[in-house]
Amino acid sequence: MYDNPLTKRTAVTHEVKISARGVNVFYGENRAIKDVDVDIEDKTVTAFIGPSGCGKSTFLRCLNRMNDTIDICSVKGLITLDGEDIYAPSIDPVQLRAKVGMVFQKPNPFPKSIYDNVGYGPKIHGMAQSRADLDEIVERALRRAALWEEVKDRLSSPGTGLSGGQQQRLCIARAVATEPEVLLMDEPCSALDPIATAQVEELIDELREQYSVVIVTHSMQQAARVSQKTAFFHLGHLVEFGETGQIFTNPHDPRTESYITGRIG
Ligand SMILES: Nc1ncnc2c1ncn2[C@@H]1O[C@H](COP(=O)(O)OP(=O)(O)OP(=O)(O)O)[C@@H](O)[C@H]1O
Repeated sequence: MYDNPLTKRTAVTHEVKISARGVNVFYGENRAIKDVDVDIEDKTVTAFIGPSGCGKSTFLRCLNRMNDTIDICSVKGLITLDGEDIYAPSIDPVQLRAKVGMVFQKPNPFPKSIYDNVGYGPKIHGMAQSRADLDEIVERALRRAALWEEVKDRLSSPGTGLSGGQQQRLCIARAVATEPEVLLMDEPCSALDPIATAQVEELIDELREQYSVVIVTHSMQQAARVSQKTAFFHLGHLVEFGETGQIFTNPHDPRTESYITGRIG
């Protein structure tokens, strides 16, 4: 149905990075996520797909406690990062979010220079002892986000002056600058044109060499192109999770099949 040469090339099992067991998420009385169990692997791109409102973003936000910022939202169950409960009282959500970085749908650079957009996180997390250290961190992050060559001569210009695709790569540079272990991406290409989308997708494929990447996408073609594992959500349930190639060519659940063939969604 969807051809994915990446999947065929890399059907390899990596260590589990994030594990969820019996996760339920409530907005007030409304249960948006229902008894989700999943293991997300290191050095793998995992795509979350499913119809609008099925809970993809809600579940993604559980993985770095972003739902803590929504008053009516409560998360039940167990989520671990490298075996450690991320909701334990000893965990500082700010430190957690440096380890589990996030890139949003709409590029959201700070109203600061390109340099400061990337350098701010490492600075507040005490990762640089000197300006030279920070320069190095900023350059490395911009290179990793495939943006360095385009911005190296204008690091003091505002980040908001870049094109949409460049802004999104700047946000990726900002997220990788704090040396995260996991990168969460909530529809990172939905505001981008096809060329910028292709650049970001290529970047996602490179990032997986180092990180565990989880991407929410509305585009099944994108999921097939960039991911090795796919999770299909429907009405708050994780209906099916497996190798991307299997999900798209041989889904086991009729609801998955209906979705990928366009009958629901
Ligand atoms: N801040 C919120 N307050 C109350 N309910 C919410 C909130 N955010 C999401 N919901 C509800 O939770 C359910 C899941 O929404 P969520 O945004 O996670 O789905 P989604 O699959 O990411 O959707 P989409 O693809 O449209 O972005 C929906 O019923 C939605 O209305």
